[in-house]
Amino acid sequence: MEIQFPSPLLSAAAVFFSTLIFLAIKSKLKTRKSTRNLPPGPWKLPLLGNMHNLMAGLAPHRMLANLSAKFGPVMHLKLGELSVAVISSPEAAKQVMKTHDINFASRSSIIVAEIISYGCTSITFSPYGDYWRQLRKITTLEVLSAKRVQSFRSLREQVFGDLARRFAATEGSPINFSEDFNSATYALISRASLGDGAKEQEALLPMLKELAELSAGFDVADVFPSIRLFHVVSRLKRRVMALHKEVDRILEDVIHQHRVAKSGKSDDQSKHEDLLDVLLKFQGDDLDFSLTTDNIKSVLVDMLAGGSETSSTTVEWAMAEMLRNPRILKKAQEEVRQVFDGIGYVDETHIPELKYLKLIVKETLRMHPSLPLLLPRKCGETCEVDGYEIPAEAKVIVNGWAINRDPRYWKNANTFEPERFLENQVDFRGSNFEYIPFGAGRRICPGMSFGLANVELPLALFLYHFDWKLAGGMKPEDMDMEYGVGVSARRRTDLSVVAIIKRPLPV
Ligand code: HEM
Repeated sequence: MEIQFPSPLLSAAAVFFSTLIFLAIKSKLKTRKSTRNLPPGPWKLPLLGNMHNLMAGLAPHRMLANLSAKFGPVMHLKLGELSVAVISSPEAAKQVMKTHDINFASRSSIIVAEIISYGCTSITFSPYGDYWRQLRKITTLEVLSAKRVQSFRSLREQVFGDLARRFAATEGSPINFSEDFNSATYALISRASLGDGAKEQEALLPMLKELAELSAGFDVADVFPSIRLFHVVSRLKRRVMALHKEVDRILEDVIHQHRVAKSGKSDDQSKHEDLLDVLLKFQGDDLDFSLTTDNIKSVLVDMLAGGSETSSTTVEWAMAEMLRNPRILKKAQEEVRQVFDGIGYVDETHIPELKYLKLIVKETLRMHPSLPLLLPRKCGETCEVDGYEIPAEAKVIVNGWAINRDPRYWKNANTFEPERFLENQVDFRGSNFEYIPFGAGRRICPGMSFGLANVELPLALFLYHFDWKLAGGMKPEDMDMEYGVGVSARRRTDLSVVAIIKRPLPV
């Protein structure tokens, strides 16, 4: 969550320029005694506010958790001109995402998000209202429904099966598990969303990755929205616009190919219906709610960006935690092998029998939620949380990572213990506010079932066919279990492992 200044010279100019403005308005403000009951927070520098507090080089959720430990579960920060409320307890999260859900149901946007979501028209970034409700309805009932998730079963088995075969082919040699698994998950989401035909799909991956990295920070124009100069000179904005242009060109091309295919032969029953096919059905003058082509592209970006990294980070952390805890790895392998030894391969229909694996996934999502700060909300009207005033328009960050480790709710909160969920029946569907890996309330993740399917199947496959070791003779206790500095929970160091075949893979 670093602030991106256009250049060192401009950053100096920015401070100087801003100081002048500050001095000009200071005397005016001095006379107006504040009666606001803002949440506590660290001391704020003139103009920059708390920007210096977020430059410690740690993952943002860690920096915010450290600050909240000092200032409380409802904390106020100022980033330039932006007011930010940080929520770090289940009780306060419940007030934001249940009691006052509608008031916090819009997203707080940043420049990058505005550009890549076609002016905030995606499911993720569109403001709460009629348009979002209609889009969300289509998503829940059609695009990401249980039936649709199920329809991608053979695609999932093919993509992750191919990856397992690649691991088998390099048996005994080090594998960059993080990179390989991330690419496979992206391939799955991309084929599910855009179909198999699009030649340029692969080119999207590095661009989406770069966009995700760029959206990890605030541009200086985001924190000083009133200073137009920053919007004009922003290097970040220029780079995002260039990437977006290229992503847009590829998506236009894929949409064109789909339209041509549809008009040429609609009776090809063998063709797998992808998410773009589904979305195109919601275009037409005779419909009550019709999607424009830009709306469709924005939803496709939602799927590609929101569906890949989230699931792949979860699998990466689950593997890392199991490798660090050989007892858990062994127990999980015994269960998977007991269930599948009868048929000799992993078949998705038997995944519900993997009770222990499901506990591992739950515990991974508790300790390493892929979006540790969920997706920031915006406060509609001034509102009270925990007795403090949250100003209208404030950005509201719910620190799900800190909440999922709240020691008042979780014994040995920082230890990976899947068995804790045998006694503790809390689930992640949004009604237990001490456990919110998918968020809660109206904006809860609509891709939960799809995400879980994309996590459980590959884990079962990997545990069934292989034994695993850390590469380079590394000992479990020496593993780096720290996060990178982005907004997702990616590992700081890629997971490097060695696979040893224990059950042959079907050809
Ligand atoms: C393990 C997998 C996943 C995790 C942990 C996860 C987590 C989240 C979280 C925390 C949010 C924000 C919720 C809130 O603000 O309360 C979210 C929103 C969202 N997720 Fe997921 N997600 C996952 C998989 C997916 C998949 C597979 C897709 C689609 C292919 C997806 C699409 C979305 C969308 C579109 C939103 C925005 C919803 C809205 O604003 O109305 N997610 N997700």
